[in-house]
This record gives sequence, structure tokens and C-alpha cells, in this order.
Amino acid sequence: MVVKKILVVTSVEAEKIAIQSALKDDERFHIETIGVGPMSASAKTAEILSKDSYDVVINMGVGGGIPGIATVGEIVVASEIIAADLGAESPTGFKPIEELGFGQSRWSCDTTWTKKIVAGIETNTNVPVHRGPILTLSTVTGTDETLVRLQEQYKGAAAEAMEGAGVATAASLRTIPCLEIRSVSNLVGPRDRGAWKLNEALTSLSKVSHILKEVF
Ligand SMILES: O=C(O)c1cccc(C(=O)CC[C@H]2O[C@@H](n3cnc4c(=O)[nH]cnc43)[C@H](O)[C@@H]2O)c1
Repeated sequence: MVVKKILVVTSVEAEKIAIQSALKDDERFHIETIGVGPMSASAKTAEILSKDSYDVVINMGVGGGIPGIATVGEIVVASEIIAADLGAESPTGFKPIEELGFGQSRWSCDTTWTKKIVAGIETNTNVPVHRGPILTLSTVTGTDETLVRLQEQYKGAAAEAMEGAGVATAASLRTIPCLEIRSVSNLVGPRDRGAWKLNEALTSLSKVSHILKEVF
């Protein structure tokens, strides 16, 4: 597939600036901010996609790493994007939206592209990289209890963030493939906002953005 136009969406301006510095000399990339959380992400991505045509949408930004899998400064490339809190609680556990018969909570990310991105990062940077499911949540996880529940529910999940499933929803309505790449700013678990390493994560994000020019 010839990729002529790529939409990269981030939550906030700092993420956009980190990525733009790496991609500014490649006109195929268009970078926009879409706000924090799945609702804003979905609505704003849908609006952008209604105005121009794109071959692929990539949600990039900082995220929480699942302990034991991905740590601060490392990169996670989504194999799958999962709306982790979309469903219903029940006395026997969480039921995803598919089980309720109302829609979709999982979007697969193109294997060829994601493996090429991982290989490119491994070959050309010193930034450790993982490929695995990335969870989307409306609420940032802030307790060990929630972390353990998510780890049991979504075995192998590598990171969590707040926008991927919203972006994937908007992209899939136009049958445009969607990818998600997160740079880990903090570990998922008990809330410790002071421990978030935003600068470190933004530096890694900028480093790995260069790879996208080779992959597409
Ligand atoms: O101070 C807080 O506890 C807090 C609550 C909600 C949002 C924030 C933000 O700073 C925005 C989060 C922003 O960054 C992504 N992100 C980064 N780490 C995580 C995480 O561990 N879990 C979920 N999202 C995370 C997220 O995608 C947002 O765009 C702070």
C-alpha cells in the first residue's frame, strides 16, 4: 500500500511539538491535537477525517506502563487497542461490550506496520520498545486494586492511556487503519503524579517519531 497522507493525533501541544520536531521535513505527516480522553479524541478525530482523506491514523503520546512489561522512557507500539472500561460490571466480573451485544471494544493494529515500527526503533535508536495491547480508560488508574484487575482482565496489556479507542472508533467508521504509539511517562498503579517523567517520555517520543518516515 502506498501511504501518501498520515494523520498523527496527540492529546496535548507538548506531545505535538515533540513529534513535529522529528517529522517537520516530511509533508505526508499532518499532526493535530485532539484533547484528553476518549470522547474528545473521537469527536475531534472524526472532525479532522471529515475534512481531508488520510491513509492511516496514528495516536501518539505519553502513557502509563504496565509494571513488569514497560517502564518510564520506553515505547509501546499497540498490537491492539482496547476500550478497557467499555462494558458492564457484574457479580461474576466485567463483561465487555461485545458480550452485551452493543458494539466494539477492540481494534487490531496492522501487524506488518507495527512490527516494522518496532524493528525500526530497535535498529535505529537506544529506546527500548514493546509491542502489545494498549488499554484506553476514561479514568487514569490510581490504585493497585484497579491495576491487578486490569492485568487479570487483559493479560499481556503493556500500557494504558486515555485516547486510543476514541481515535480507533473515528478511524474505523471511515475504514482507515489506526495505530497507537505511547511513550511511558509513569507506571500504572497507585497515583503519584509527582513521579511522572514527562520530559523523559517526550524525548523518547521525539526519537522514535523519526522512524515513521522510514516505515511509511
Ligand atoms: O493528575 C492526574 O491524576 C491526572 C488525571 C487525569 C489526566 C491526567 C493527565 O495528565 C492527562 C493524561 C494524559 O496522558 C496520558 N497518560 C499518561 N499516563 C497515563 C496513565 O497512567 N493512564 C492513563 N493515561 C495516561 C493520557 O493518554 C492523557 O492524554 C492527570
